[in-house]
Amino acid sequence: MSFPIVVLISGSGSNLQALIDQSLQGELDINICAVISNKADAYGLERAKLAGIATHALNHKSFGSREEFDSELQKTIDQYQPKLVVLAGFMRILTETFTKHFEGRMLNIHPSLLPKYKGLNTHQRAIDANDTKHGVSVHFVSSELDAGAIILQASTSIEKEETAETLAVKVHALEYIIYPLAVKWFREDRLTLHNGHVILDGETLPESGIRYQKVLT
Ligand SMILES: Nc1nc2c(c(=O)[nH]1)N[C@@H](CN(C=O)c1ccc(C(=O)N[C@@H](CCC(=O)O)C(=O)O)cc1)CN2
Ligand SMILES: NCC(=O)N[C@@H]1O[C@H](COP(=O)([O-])[O-])[C@@H](O)[C@H]1O
Repeated sequence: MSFPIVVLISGSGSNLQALIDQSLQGELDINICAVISNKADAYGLERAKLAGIATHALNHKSFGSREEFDSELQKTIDQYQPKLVVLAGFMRILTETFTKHFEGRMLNIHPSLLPKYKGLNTHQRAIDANDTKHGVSVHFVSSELDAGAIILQASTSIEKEETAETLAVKVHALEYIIYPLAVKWFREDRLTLHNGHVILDGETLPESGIRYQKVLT
């Protein structure tokens, strides 16, 4: 049975590409119906076109307010009737009306070990704080920014000579593993959001979700 998803992007779309690749390789039984970007020049739109996926560019600057943009974005998404909306480097804060509409069926990937470093520029902030560990979180999207229930986290070290660029490469490598894994769990109906808590295989996860280890499949 088809499992329609819509992916929202703003930039390169390497996480989108990871989902496309796993779908094409038969490792992820999803149907990416559309890719929507708030930036017309997002390279992720080219990735989608190459994969034969419908694309939409909705320039947020063309709308009078965040609410008007979100309303158009919601209409665009709803035409595909997705079972899941995946934010993959989507760089707009979404309104409460929008997040409530997709509550429990919208995921985000955030480049930090939440609740540390919500918002932007997470790699540099972790380096500037002299952290020795950093990572990535996959979470359900809530109206409060980067505060939705956490599903999966994966971590990496911050070395002495680390830069935001070298750290981003390490974090990306983890993203391409855990995001498709979370989408796979949702597709297999193993993952749900209940009263603000993540339920996986009937068990309530801890606040920090599951820490990804190599053994998880
Ligand atoms: N209501 C929510 N909206 C969004 C969430 C969320 O959890 N709740 N996740 C973000 C993704 N994100 C971090 O993971 C994030 C995206 C964008 C921003 C931000 O400050 N955006 C600015 C514009 C920044 C820019 O254009 O470079 C803005 O929207 O004014 C912070 C965090 C997606 N939305
Ligand atoms: N706050 C959201 C955020 O910063 N998300 C981050 O944007 C990058 C998108 O890369 P991609 O476009 O190559 O997938 C990813 O590293 C993702 O964690």
